[in-house]
Amino acid sequence: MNKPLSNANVLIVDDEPNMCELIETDLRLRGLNSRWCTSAADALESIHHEDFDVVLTDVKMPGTSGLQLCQQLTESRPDVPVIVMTAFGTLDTAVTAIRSGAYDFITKPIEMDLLAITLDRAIEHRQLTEQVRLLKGSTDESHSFGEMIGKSPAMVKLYDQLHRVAQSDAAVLITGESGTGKELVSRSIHTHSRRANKPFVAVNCAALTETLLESELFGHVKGAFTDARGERRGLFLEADGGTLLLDEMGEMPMSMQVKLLRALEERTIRPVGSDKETKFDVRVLTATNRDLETAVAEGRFREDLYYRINVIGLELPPLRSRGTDTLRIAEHFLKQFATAENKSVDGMADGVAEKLLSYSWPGNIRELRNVMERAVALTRYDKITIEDLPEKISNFQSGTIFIGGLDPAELVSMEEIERRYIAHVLAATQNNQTQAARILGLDRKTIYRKLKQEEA
Ligand SMILES: Nc1ncnc2c1ncn2[C@@H]1O[C@H](COP(=O)(O)OP(=O)(O)OP(=O)(O)O)[C@@H](O)[C@H]1O
Repeated sequence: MNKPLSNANVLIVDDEPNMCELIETDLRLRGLNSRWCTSAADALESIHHEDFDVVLTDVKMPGTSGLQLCQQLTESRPDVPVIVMTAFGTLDTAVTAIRSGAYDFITKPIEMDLLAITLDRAIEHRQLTEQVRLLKGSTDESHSFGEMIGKSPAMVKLYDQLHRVAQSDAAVLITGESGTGKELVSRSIHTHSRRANKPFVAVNCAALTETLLESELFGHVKGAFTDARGERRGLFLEADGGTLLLDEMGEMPMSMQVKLLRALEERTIRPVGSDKETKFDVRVLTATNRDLETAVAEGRFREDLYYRINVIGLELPPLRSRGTDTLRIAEHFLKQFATAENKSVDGMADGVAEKLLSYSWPGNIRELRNVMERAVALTRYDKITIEDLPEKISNFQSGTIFIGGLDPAELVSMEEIERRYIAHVLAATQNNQTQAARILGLDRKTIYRKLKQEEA
């Protein structure tokens, strides 16, 4: 059996659901992910939200035909090859399809091995075109940024913001769950900015006591406190001309917040124990996984400082909302660890991609990195298998929430959907109510109340 490149994502478009299901099942057995829809309009909508490596479409469909879909895609997504399915003997339609920009055609009834070969070629063609584009140095800037991996709509939107942010010198507040890449983003902003050949300095505000943090940031003079045997310049001056990342900003004590605000407003620092002010030229980036707006509302974070550091706000999406980026990043770590461990592991066995895509990744990319490191170390084969994944992932219940079929008797109320979704999020977060509350946009009390109602 010919096996197309694994982990590729295929969109099947046919007005007959049975046909879609048949193809989907066959492709799954060959290690390909696919989704299907029954109209061109739905296909265009899906492509807008998710990255597909190839589209396989029927020609004859009510509404917009497969040929029209092909024309529209050639214009809006020339990078995605389209294969059309035509009825046997209608070669003229096939020719029209190719003229409309289709990559290839296949006749119905479909011979699955032939379809696999055709898909394989289309996917390879796409990859080669992409490589040529990269080699020519003509990468579309808005589709990448520094070392960050990902092509999902959420990431493309972020890259676009990052390109603009890097050009400016404004303060940036980067928010996002733990492990979503806040530090990586900060470094990338620095290396794409006019400050790139000056230092990038990062400090974890949560790791130091208040006194230490002050002297770490602003420096101290000799004898300023018991342990201050020598003089210290402090990170603001060490980063001079460059970029300073204040990480875990949400943990900064109130009294330190006052001192930082003053420094940022006056662009000067005063080392501990000194009465002399020194000017600095630093771009300040801050990062936090806390909700600073709530902290301001609750009086735990100064409002004036919040506005000072949040001139531009960047929110990093959690991994679970990045679709098949999870697989791209997993493949990247897989290669990296295989090289480091000197093991000839070069991909994932059947079923692994599905598991990675259905897990909720509360620890985001850092967790994915650890999972891939462990899997590469454990595997006894040349591909990672489901057994090499931690149990919480291999046993994870996929995220489908049943909302009933088309029989009105089966349909449920909004309240019931809400209840099912809360239960799902709690299961996905291993009952971590704080995290569940953040995902649901509800406070913990409300979740508790809703669960109580459910029990009543
Ligand atoms: N888009 C990405 N592509 C590839 N690797 C990534 C991406 N985003 C993050 N990483 C990697 O994931 C790991 C965690 O990222 P990072 O430390 O930047 O997260 P963070 O949001 O700062 O975490 P925390 O809130 O816990 O400090 C790092 O190894 C980083 O290089």
